[in-house]
Amino acid sequence: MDLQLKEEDEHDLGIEVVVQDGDKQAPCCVHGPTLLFEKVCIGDKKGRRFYACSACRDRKECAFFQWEDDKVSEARLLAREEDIRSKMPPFTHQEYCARLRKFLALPLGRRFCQDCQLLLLPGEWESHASHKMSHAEDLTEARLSRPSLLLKPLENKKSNAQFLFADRSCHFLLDTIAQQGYRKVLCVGTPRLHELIKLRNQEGKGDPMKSLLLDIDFRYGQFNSTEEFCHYNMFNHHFFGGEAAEKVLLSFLVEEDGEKVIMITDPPFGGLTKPLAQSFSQISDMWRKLQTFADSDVEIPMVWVFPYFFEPRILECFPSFTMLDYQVDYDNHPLYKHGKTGRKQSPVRLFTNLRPQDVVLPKEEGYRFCKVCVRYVWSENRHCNKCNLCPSKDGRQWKHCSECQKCVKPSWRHCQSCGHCALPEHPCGNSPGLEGCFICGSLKHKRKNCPDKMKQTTRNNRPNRPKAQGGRNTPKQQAKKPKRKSGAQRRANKLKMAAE
Ligand SMILES: C[S@@+](CC[C@H](N)C(=O)[O-])C[C@H]1O[C@@H](n2cnc3c(N)ncnc32)[C@H](O)[C@@H]1O
Ligand SMILES: [Zn+2]
Ligand SMILES: [Zn+2]
Ligand SMILES: [Zn+2]
Ligand SMILES: [Zn+2]
Ligand SMILES: [Zn+2]
Ligand SMILES: [Zn+2]
Repeated sequence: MDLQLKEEDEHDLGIEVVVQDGDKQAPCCVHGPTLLFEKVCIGDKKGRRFYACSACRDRKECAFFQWEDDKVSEARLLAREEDIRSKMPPFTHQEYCARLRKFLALPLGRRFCQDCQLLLLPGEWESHASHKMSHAEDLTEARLSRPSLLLKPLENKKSNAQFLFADRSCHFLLDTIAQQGYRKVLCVGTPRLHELIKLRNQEGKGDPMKSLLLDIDFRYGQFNSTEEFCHYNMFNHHFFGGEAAEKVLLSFLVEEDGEKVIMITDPPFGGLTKPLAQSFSQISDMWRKLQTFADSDVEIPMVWVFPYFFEPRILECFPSFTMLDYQVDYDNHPLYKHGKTGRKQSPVRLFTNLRPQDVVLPKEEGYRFCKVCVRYVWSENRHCNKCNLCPSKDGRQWKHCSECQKCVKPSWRHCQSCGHCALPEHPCGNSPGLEGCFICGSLKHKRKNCPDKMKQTTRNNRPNRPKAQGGRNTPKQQAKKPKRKSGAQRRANKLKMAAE
């Protein structure tokens, strides 16, 4: 089974994020302004709304919760502020930079505490004596220029599985950007690409490039100057360093002497597409305002790395984007790394507003140019003369169904009673099942086809989520979840479908 993450996850969850109109101030957690969510209830047109953390999918990581209509007491506000203060990183970015200078000047004995993920100064050795330590031989200049190899990838599955690019995907991205003449790379959640750019400069390969990393992982502040890194939350466009940090981004976005800017982002896959797109649009607006001749709808050149089944969601937010066939490989992903035994197909793709024909996908990895589609495609993605396109999304060879008049996944069969193609063992007859519609309760249709859903235009649908990364629940004590199939039952169904 190579594709474990499934698009069938759509409509699975009862919580949706509400795109805020106007500038109503959301309360803040330690991760900046929270997002407004709505619990969808059966038979209930308007579910109750609540604020929860923008960055953390798991309440164990950030427990912030507030009903929209809650009156919050002064005492609770103070306690909240205190909580935020107590969870701040141990050092400011400036302090980290001063520490790094001292660290590099140490005559003898460099130490890095693996438990605290901190470069230590001699006066601190004693208080970390019982911790696991890396010593001088592991902390050479070369090693320190690859912090993504030194730091332990964050592994909290739900919000921040920190999957790092495999070398060949990272080099492919960098070569593509360089070849297209970009000289400034805004790395949003791509620490490994950022460090590769810095290395390339150090080695004097090609024209120098600038890179600015925006990431929520503050540990990277230890290895980067204030011009190279901002502590940033991409789900609410929040700069933890305040206005000064925002100015760093602003001045980075200025294109002087023909230094073209491009933004590359690889958000956590459990992330909500709409808030991400909102933040990226804000970055794009900042960039556009700095352009002297730009018209009002020109966007910052961007590559958004995300699984293929998010395509409809991303295109909804960025209609000018194209999904490319390139399969992104990761070093530390258990399923999608390129192993010795051959490549497991990765579901992760590039979504971009660059011209698809300009992104040359490597022939030696099995990509070819389709003259009709005017883009590079995966070898198994055969051009269909009836659809007049290369139809495959998941890397398998799709086949044309003359009744549906489109290409479908190889495992699907045309079902006469449903009137369209589906898996052979699909629940037949388009029956809404015993539970009926999740929005209005009707037994005549599923939530997907609910007429009420169409009316709710301000509401963002929950994006498809990889099952392993789960979903957000309202706190058990505070909100009763609508009755659904058991998690185990749903997971079993999905895994079954994923295997097809
Ligand atoms: C899937 S990893 C991508 C790493 C990338 N493939 C690389 O090798 O450079 C997601 C990255 O986004 C960062 N991240 C996670 N949540 C974030 C948030 N709310 N705001 C900003 N960055 C975030 C993580 O720290 C991590 O670096
Ligand atoms: Zn939070
Ligand atoms: Zn320690
Ligand atoms: Zn084609
Ligand atoms: Zn076709
Ligand atoms: Zn069919
Ligand atoms: Zn059927």
